[in-house]
Amino acid sequence: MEEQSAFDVIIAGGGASACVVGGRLAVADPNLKILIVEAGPPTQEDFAHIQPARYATHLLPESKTIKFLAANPSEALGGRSAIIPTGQCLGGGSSVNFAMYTRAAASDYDDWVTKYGNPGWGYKDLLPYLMKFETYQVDPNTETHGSSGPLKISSGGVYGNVGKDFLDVAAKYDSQRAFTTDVNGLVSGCNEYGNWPKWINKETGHRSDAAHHYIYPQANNKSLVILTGHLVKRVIFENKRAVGIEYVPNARFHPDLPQQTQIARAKRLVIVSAGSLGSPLILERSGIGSAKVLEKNKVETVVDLPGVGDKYQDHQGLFPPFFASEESLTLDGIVRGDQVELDQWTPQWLNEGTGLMASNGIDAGLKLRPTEQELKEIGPDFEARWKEFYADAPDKPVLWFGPLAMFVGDSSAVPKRKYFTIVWFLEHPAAFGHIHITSGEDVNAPPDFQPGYLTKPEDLAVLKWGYKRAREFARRMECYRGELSSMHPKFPQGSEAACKDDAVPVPVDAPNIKWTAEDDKLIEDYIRNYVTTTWHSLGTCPMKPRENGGVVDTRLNVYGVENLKVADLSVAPGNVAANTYSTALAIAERAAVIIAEDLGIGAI
Ligand SMILES: Cc1cc2nc3c(=O)[nH]c(=O)nc-3n(C[C@H](O)[C@H](O)[C@H](O)COP(=O)(O)OP(=O)(O)OC[C@H]3O[C@@H](n4cnc5c(N)ncnc54)[C@H](O)[C@@H]3O)c2cc1C
Repeated sequence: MEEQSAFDVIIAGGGASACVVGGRLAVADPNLKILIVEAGPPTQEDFAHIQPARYATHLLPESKTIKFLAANPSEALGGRSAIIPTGQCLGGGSSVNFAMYTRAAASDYDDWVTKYGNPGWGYKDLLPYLMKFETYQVDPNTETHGSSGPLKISSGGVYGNVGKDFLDVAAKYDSQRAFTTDVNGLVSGCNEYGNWPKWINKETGHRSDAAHHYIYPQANNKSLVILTGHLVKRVIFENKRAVGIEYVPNARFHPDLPQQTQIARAKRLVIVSAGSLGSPLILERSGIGSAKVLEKNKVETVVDLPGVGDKYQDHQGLFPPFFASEESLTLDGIVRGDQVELDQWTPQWLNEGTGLMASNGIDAGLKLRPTEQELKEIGPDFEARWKEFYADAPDKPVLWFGPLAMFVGDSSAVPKRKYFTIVWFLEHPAAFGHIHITSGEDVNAPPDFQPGYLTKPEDLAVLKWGYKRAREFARRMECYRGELSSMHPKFPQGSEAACKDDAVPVPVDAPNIKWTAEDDKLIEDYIRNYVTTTWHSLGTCPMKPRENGGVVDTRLNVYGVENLKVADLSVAPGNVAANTYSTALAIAERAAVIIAEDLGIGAI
């Protein structure tokens, strides 16, 4: 094994959280020798990362910036294996994500204290960190938003007609719900429609990712070493004290390098920050996890911590495609790489930072909480869950619901047209899954991974209701031109629900579709076939008391060893009603402060 000279701090993984932690520590103490080891490639000034509208290109089958994780086949999905893509590049999810700026319900963080036993991690404790990383350009004078952080949040470079059409329908078709100017007020905004903000700088039109705003600006700091294209195999211990890592070249990026294990030593701290799908696997290969899992994979137990990889959660949802009118402003051409569209939008983005290239096509939406009548429509399968979890938490939505101006998926497989979708995803699914190693040695061995989708009837009941609502919204929108029926339930001709490949909008006050029992069954089959991740994996190394399945304590120390912390979204002990980037950042900002205190570094 080849051994590198010692660092003070080693960070295993170079995603959203790792960039924040590494970047903040490097600024606070430029002499601190820090190594970040990231599995994927660098991203600096690459249009695929900095131009927001290109985000969907990362999800295409040939992508080199995403790792596609195949889950175990699941009966609840009709035998299908869900595929969960996760960012694999410097910046991680922050450099490939959909750039939707969404914040949790305040009560989600309060649950971290009251339900999961983590004093100091409630909403009021986290608010300063949620404000620290952001400059909220949408409205610089709002109480719960930040005004001087490195990551800029705006409405993007253009406001598209798909979002406008959606809100026009909402105002008339769903007039019982209000509109708000801040859909993400933390303590406000639930169940109210509004424009959706984006992780985009309105001055430059650039994506607000963690790599470009915490790491690349420090290119001159020679104490901050970034190693991309390498996989961390395990943490090394001496007498239960973390003293370094073993890592190997990632053959995906370095096919010619020998797969020789190398060692880097850390004098003061090892931080695992490989995300919810990476961190538990590194811990298990290091001998930290359920003794049963470790034994099965011939890994010597360092600490028996059954909580590692055990409470996987995500937000799962649907993205059914609708045809959009030719005048619609959609991202389809950019994602397909149509030269005419690229020539149309790139100069404007370069010169002014505006236009469609500075957009994610998600201009509107709401965090939806059903009314009494809608609860009846969702049906009895959801009753107990509503009473137990939602009824007394008025800031908790059940679904995110809104439009997206493009086809989501492999666009080469569908007719070359303009599309939009109505997206809905579960904010607090009842089901849990798991992720564990299948080899103690092979870093590339596919994990034993089960996301748990639809294993609870209450989750299916809400998603079914979401489909009906999506159809009712879509067919009233001015941009609507029919359904891409091959990717909808197979309703029989003659059913009111039958899809139309060529259609025009119905009046907003048209009667709702009368769904038959057969339609319901077909929607259920469809959801089992099509339900998908919304890329929000969390909770696989939860911060909780050890006796309750915890992996880290409230200072992010891994139980049972010294000098080892986990700092990423995997420590979230409970789900959040939001796309997860802001929660990952808040955890990372807090982690940086905790680590600086531990290391005796001054203000951070
Ligand atoms: C396609 C997609 C779309 C998304 N859209 C949104 C959105 O619109 N809004 C939003 O708020 N959130 C969104 N998210 C979620 C958000 O980006 C994540 O929640 C966030 O990035 C999580 O941060 P993290 O630091 O925990 O993990 P990540 O950012 O995933 O970083 C983990 C890093 O660790 C690396 N790694 C893993 N294993 C190893 C190993 N063994 N050795 C070395 N490196 C390793 C990975 O390559 C990765 O770079 C999206 C995510 C994806 C993938």
